[in-house]
Amino acid sequence: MSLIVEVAIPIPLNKTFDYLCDDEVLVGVRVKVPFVRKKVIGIVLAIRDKSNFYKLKSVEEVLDKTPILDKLTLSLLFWSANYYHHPIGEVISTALPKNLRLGKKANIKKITGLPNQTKQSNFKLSDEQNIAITQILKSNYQYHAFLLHGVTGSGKTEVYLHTTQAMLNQKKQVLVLVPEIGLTPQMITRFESRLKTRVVTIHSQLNETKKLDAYLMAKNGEAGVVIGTRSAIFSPMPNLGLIIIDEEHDNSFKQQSNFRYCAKNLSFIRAKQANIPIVLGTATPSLELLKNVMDQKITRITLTKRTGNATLPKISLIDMRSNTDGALSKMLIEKTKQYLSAGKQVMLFINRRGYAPVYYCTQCSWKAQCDHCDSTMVYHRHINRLKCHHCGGEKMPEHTCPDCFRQSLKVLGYGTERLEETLSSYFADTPIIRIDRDTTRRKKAFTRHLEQINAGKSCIIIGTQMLAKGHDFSNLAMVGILDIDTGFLSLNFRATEYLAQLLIQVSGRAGRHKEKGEVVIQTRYPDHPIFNFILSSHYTQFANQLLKQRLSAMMPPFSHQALLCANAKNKQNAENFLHEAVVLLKNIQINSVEILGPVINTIEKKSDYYYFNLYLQSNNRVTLHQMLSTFNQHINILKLKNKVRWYLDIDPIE
Ligand SMILES: Nc1ncnc2c1ncn2[C@@H]1O[C@H](COP(=O)(O)OP(=O)(O)OP(=O)(O)O)[C@@H](O)[C@H]1O
Ligand SMILES: [Zn+2]
Repeated sequence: MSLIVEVAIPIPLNKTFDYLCDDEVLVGVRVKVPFVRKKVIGIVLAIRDKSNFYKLKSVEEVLDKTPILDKLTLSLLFWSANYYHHPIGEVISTALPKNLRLGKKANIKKITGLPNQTKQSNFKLSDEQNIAITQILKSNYQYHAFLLHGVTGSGKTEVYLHTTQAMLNQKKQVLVLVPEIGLTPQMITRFESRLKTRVVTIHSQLNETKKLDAYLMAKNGEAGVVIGTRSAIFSPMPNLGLIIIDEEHDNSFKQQSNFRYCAKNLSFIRAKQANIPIVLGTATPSLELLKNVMDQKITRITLTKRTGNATLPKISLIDMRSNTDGALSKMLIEKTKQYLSAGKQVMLFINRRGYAPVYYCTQCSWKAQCDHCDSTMVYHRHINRLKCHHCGGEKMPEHTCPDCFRQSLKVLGYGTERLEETLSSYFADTPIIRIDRDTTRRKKAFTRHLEQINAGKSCIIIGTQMLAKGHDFSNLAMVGILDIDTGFLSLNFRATEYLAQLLIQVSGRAGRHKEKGEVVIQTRYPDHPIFNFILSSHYTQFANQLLKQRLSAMMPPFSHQALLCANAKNKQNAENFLHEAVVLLKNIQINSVEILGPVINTIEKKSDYYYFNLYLQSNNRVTLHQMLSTFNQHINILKLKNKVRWYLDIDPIE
């Protein structure tokens, strides 16, 4: 007799589908099934002998003998679908490597070798490091969350390595999440050189064969350590004993498209489900985590000093209000010269790629704008094109102003490319290593740049966001921070929190080893209160002040938010859809949820679509989610539903 299997299919519908199945089948295996006029690959979620539907179609092929997704991983995926109000089929599809989604065989092509030689560190652990390790291991292999709050260069990685070794001794696996691909090579090298175990990585730049291999080695327990970016949170690891999140404060743990999950939040759920400890490390804890420490949900462990004889760098400001010399003040150029002639490395941080952010007419008010987005176009010199950083659109720069027809077009402002040009005019004989998305597009380019820096020769490094955190360059003596003033103008209520984190992190790259480092920040807002804390490296005091402000305004982390975003080519449709949504939400009658909006997005138009936002906020997470579930069940009554694109973002950060 046929059984009935409930199958999750990767489609954007909150539904699963029943099929008949004649073959032997287990929960968690992949099946090929007919769906509409196609064959699709789905995952079996349940096996029953009855269905509420009749005229069921049959499973065409059972692809696996043993489950691809074990019980614990499935329960994490169910939890995620439920919490993020996202269809389970799409959630599962995010969690699987592409080759498994496509129905390829779940076989390992090439087992990575074990490291042949590991070496121990040549230094003694500090007392603070020892205390941290003991405290984490005292959790006795049960759920316990730790915030490892250590100043930049305090040796947090060493704490990760020792706790990981202790887990490996107990035959447990360890999952390490890092925010960016750029931080994986350094982390892998450190883990592989020290631990006698198979270390695999999972991130988006890996080719599909390697990704599948890593996934399967995690799944069958052959990999002792998995290091990866956010999607690695879903790696099946049967003997998982510890989760480590490095640079916890970083926003890249949140996915900003399709299934908008936050890997950091999910790691708490995963640790609870598996009943294991979780360690979140950073020099600049997020306000969310600090609040949890206050509520005694998380234990804070501190590393207050840099390792060895290193100390925190000296930080000073350069007032740019009277500066007329372009991006670099005389003082910064002078200091750069001094450090270079002493054989040191200097990093100049500027968070904008391209040559110049504005191309404009000096005679009238014309500016080069993207035809499809509400944004100015960035000039890229090496290709002589104007580029939109929102939609990727490109065009040739005009020669005469399209408005006043005069030949008076110029660039304004600085990006990494222009900074490189300016610097090479001052320092013709010094190597300049520019690291931004344009210079690291090719595979391995980033690794090569890092190797060049780590070789230690005197050079200038032009760094963007990609170099802001985590990197440990031993000969880097000075950091100059060029352009952070846009952070003061942002409308996002989290902007000052992010700015403080960025400043401390970037500063933290300087003077990590023998000699004291120096940091110089150029700004037109030298009187801003943030600098009282940054100059003295008092991040926690600043964060506490921000927490007080958030509490009095009842903003996150003291309340919970969800964002309903609608976008459409027809501006009115997008806005009106949200007005319909407000009526539906108000009918649900949950009083403790505040509805704010609809408001147009700060960037009104992207790729020809107009964006509107509706914010839901409540002190009570449960009622907020009840409201969203009910809303989702009735969404079909909204008349404009098929005229707009919309999504829900739970705990939005932008
Ligand atoms: N006990 C120790 N004695 C001497 N050096 C150490 C010790 N522990 C770690 N180190 C070294 O100190 C350097 C900084 O450590 P690490 O990169 O782990 O800092 P971190 O706390 O992660 O900093 P960040 O937050 O900036 O990433 C490394 O080169 C590491 O090898
Ligand atoms: Zn555009």
